[in-house]
Amino acid sequence: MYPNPRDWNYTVAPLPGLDGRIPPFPRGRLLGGCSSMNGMQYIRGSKEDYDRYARVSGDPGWGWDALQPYIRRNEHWTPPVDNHNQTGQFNPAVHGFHGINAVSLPGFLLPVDVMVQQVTQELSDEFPFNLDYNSGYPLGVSWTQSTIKHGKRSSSFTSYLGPEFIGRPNLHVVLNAQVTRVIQTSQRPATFKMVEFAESRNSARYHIAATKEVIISAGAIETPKLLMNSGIGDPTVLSSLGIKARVNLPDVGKNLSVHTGVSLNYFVNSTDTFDDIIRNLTVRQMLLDQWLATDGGGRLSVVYADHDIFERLPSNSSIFEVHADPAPGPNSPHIQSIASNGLFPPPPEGHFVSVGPTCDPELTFISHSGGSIELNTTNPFDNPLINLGCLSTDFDIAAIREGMKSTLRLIGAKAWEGYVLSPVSNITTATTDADLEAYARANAAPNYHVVGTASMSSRDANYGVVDPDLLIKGVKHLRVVDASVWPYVPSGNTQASVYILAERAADLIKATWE
Ligand SMILES: Cc1cc2nc3c(=O)[nH]c(=O)nc-3n(C[C@H](O)[C@H](O)[C@H](O)COP(=O)(O)OP(=O)(O)OC[C@H]3O[C@@H](n4cnc5c(N)ncnc54)[C@H](O)[C@@H]3O)c2cc1C
Repeated sequence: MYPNPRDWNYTVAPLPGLDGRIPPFPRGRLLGGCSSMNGMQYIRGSKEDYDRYARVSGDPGWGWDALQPYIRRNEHWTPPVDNHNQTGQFNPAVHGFHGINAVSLPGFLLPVDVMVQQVTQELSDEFPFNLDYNSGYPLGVSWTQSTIKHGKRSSSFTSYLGPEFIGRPNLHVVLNAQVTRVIQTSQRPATFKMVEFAESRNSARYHIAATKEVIISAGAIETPKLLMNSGIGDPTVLSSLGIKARVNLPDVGKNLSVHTGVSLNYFVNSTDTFDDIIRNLTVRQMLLDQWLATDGGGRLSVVYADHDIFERLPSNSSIFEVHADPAPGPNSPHIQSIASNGLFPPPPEGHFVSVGPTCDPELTFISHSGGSIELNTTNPFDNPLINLGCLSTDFDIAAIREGMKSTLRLIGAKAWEGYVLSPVSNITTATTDADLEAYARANAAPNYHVVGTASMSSRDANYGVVDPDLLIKGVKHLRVVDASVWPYVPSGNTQASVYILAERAADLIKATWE
């Protein structure tokens, strides 16, 4: 659904790792941000992801166990729209039932679900069933959990700005307003307690002074841009652009990390796929009517797949002879796959299943060569230079190649016989590593899970952008609360981790001022 006025409509820099291609890169420009237009998968990542955040930040409060109250406070486990018996499809012991943000299991069975479940039995060594990937131990095949309430999106807008909150007298939501800078209000200690904003490029600038503090939650692309436009970043770079350097933090905009995914597509012996919904207006209208008549039921109540598959590269993979394992621990995946009940967007004819790995990128904290956000111009209404760095390291390539091989093993299971007819591409188990790599470079795309551009590090570290309280280093009263502060991308889609981050941040902020 892009380009559109509710999207930032970015054009990313050509990606050398993807044969110089420029893939689409949507980002929500509306209340709720990307949570108002994302794929709704609710995946926290592994226990080890958070324990690494605790280690890197020097604050045990960012560890998995310490974060449990915040995880629960965010989550409102909700029955699936078809009200089926959920026993054996999730583990209630690891969920929150009284939080704000709705999470549910799929409420409509897709044809591919039967095959995926059969694979967990037929190839149980490689693809074991895992009752709940949100237990902190995601490896295996689990039913997907989504931020969906009764067939409708639950976003940070519908939840945290829901009817019971939006009317609060101390909350003002200003629409059609873009923050252009945060303004320094005192030199020593450096303090930024004023925000400048405007409706559009040429409209009047407004200023608001904070009595306590300013919190930036502009996301992993716009937060570093905003900081740099405010004079917070690498002084040499800022000066070369004519921006007065006010705070020396060279890591602003560095350390960008994003998952990269590729799909292997197959013609199937069925017309019961998503393909017709996308290309046939009549089918779409019928399903929409059904969705309306059943208050959120039917095929439109689910996302593109009902299972997530998390795997590690085998420990004897040759990549580990030359490369340290970038995962935070032995219980964390390198690869995430889904079996999607159709192709997005589908070719004009045919019905498909699309299975493919997303790989966790290799990351070296702060010095990662992968991605970055840089200023293109000093006009805050211009988009920044977005270097995503997909498939830029040996590990990235090894992971996506092994992920494709795992997909070939999965789709080769007997469970798919009679359903999967033939591959759309010429990728088979006989394909060489070089050809798998070539296919990945020609077809992979970033998966939108961007983090790291205002990374958290320990208080005494001379790198990073925010301290463990999420305050900008060397600055008073300026905080960042969004995906940009995670120093490593979690091993799963990122929205749940941002909710968890924000829940704890709320307590850190209150503790500062109470
Ligand atoms: C297409 C897509 C699919 C995705 N699918 C999934 C998924 O299925 N599951 C999952 O877990 N994650 C998914 N994600 C990722 C997830 O949505 C993000 O990681 C998460 O929303 C990040 O939250 P955030 O608050 O850091 O930033 P954002 O969601 O980007 O929110 C930032 C907000 O700030 C606003 N903003 C930016 N700059 C300014 C400014 N200067 N002034 C005023 N406002 C500003 C933006 O418009 C936006 O509303 C997806 C993302 C995309 C784009």
